[in-house]
Amino acid sequence: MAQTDADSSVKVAIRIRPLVNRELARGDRTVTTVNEFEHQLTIGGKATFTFDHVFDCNTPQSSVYTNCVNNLVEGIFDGYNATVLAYGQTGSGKTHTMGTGMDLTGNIPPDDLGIVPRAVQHIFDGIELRKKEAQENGVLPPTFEVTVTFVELYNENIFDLLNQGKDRTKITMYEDPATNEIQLAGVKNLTVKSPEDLMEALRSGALNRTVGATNMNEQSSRSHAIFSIYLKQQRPCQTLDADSAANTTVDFEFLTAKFHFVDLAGSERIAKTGATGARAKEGCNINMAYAG
Ligand SMILES: Nc1ncnc2c1ncn2[C@@H]1O[C@H](COP(=O)(O)OP(=O)(O)OP(=O)(O)O)[C@@H](O)[C@H]1O
Repeated sequence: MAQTDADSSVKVAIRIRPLVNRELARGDRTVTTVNEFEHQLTIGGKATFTFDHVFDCNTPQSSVYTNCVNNLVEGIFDGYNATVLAYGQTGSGKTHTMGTGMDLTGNIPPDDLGIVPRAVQHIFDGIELRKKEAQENGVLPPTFEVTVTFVELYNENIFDLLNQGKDRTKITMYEDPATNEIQLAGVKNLTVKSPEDLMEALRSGALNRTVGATNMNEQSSRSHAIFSIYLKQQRPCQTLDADSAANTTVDFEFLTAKFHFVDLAGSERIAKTGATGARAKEGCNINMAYAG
């Protein structure tokens, strides 16, 4: 558990989830105490750790979003990339917090929406806001293109969750020598026009994820899932002409930014989950990805 650094571009938030029914039935009890003001978590009344944010089991989904993700989404409109990843053992609440565990109907009460659905709405609200502001100021509106990819890393293979034919599409990863960027060859890059389109991509991809039951979670994600939203923006910017300060030229600037949402599979010890056979092999590969 790392100490926090105010200037670091990596922020660590810890969230304690409430006990679930089977834990209550077993007589388990919460042994952590949270000091939200000091951003500290104490375990068993002894060891205390400090993080950038600490949320107790009563913290609503909206507070997690406002404190940890809101500014990152605002940043993509200025071309800053961001990644939010959920890390923890199986059943600790990663999928709940990320909001990527879509049920078949997708009917989730608004208060229960996790980070990804909130970010999706925020991005499209942000696009509308910027267009409206331009209109009100009588300037050319910016234009936007939103695309999405959704892949899972399962047993050391990458699969495209948005492109599921009869055989699951396997993706290869390489580093583009021209840009030094990591590329996924053959991945489906879906253009989306509305929050509904983007949520549909999340929903259909989430349903294709590899899940299995372990002792610690009935619906355990056995893969690392990476949902990526790409925002391309063309916005007018006025530059002063060199010869006359009174004259301005309207130019355009292009900004691109990507936002990765990563729902990691549980980082648990195999013995604790009761995993055998395929589940145990998954566990080895899941943990290898953490180490890699
Ligand atoms: N903050 C929370 N408030 C209420 N319930 C929660 C919260 N966090 C998690 N839960 C519940 O705890 C259970 C396990 O959570 P979840 O499936 O999100 O865990 P996970 O870390 O994604 O597990 P895995 O790695 O096995 O996929 C679920 O029933 C979920 O609804």
